[in-house]
Amino acid sequence: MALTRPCVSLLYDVASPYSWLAFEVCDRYTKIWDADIKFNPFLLGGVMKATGNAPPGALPAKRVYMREDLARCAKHFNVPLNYIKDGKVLYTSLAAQRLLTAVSLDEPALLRPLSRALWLRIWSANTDIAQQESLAAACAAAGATPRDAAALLLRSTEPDVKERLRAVTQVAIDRGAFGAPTLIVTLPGGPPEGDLFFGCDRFDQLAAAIGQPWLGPDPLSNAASRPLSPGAEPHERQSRL
Ligand SMILES: N[C@@H](CCC(=O)N[C@@H](CS)C(=O)NCC(=O)O)C(=O)O
Repeated sequence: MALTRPCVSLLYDVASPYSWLAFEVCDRYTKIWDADIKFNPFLLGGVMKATGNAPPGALPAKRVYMREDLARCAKHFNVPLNYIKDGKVLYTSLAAQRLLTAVSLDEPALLRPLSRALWLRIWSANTDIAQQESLAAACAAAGATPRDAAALLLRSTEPDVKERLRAVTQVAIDRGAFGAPTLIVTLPGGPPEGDLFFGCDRFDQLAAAIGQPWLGPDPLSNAASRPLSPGAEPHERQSRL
């Protein structure tokens, strides 16, 4: 179907703190931009493997820089991000990304609150997101009943959910993704492959590309008066990139 307005597709993984920053910006700008903003969980590990890339933390100098950079970014973006201190926290996000994929298919209104709840666990409270109990706790924080959480966790292990996550990741790789966050911008009448942006630090250029205003990373809030909680308004089902 032909686009009637710009589309911004955010591809993210909750293992990635920079994805969290991009996610919050996209969430905030859904109320500002005349554009469709789509939230698509993908698997950063799969992207890294396919492209031969490695997480920035794998290089000691980058790891040191990242710690400083993320502390600055947390303030700049008004997101309560804390660098992971506890070596026991697992970065493995496969189960979490499968759960988010199941949610994107079956309970799309829960996608944003659950994504945020997972980031709050791993990148703010520095707690696990790999174990089933951790995922159930994130579902509860996002507002799911224990029964719904159990059903979604079960659903996340089904073949079509695994395949959907694999397929979304492959589309991103084919388009040129090498890390997260990846944003793909498509315009009415523009090429179907769109423009690819990497990182949470290109929103000024992205906004220019879609002809919409860039008002900084947190345009709506008085930073001091709005603590971040997982909740977000329901939104439309998202079925494609
Ligand atoms: N400058 C980017 C950095 C984003 C970044 O380092 N993302 C990591 C995952 S958290 C990644 O995928 N890096 C791949 C790379 O730098 O090649 C930003 O501010 O968002």
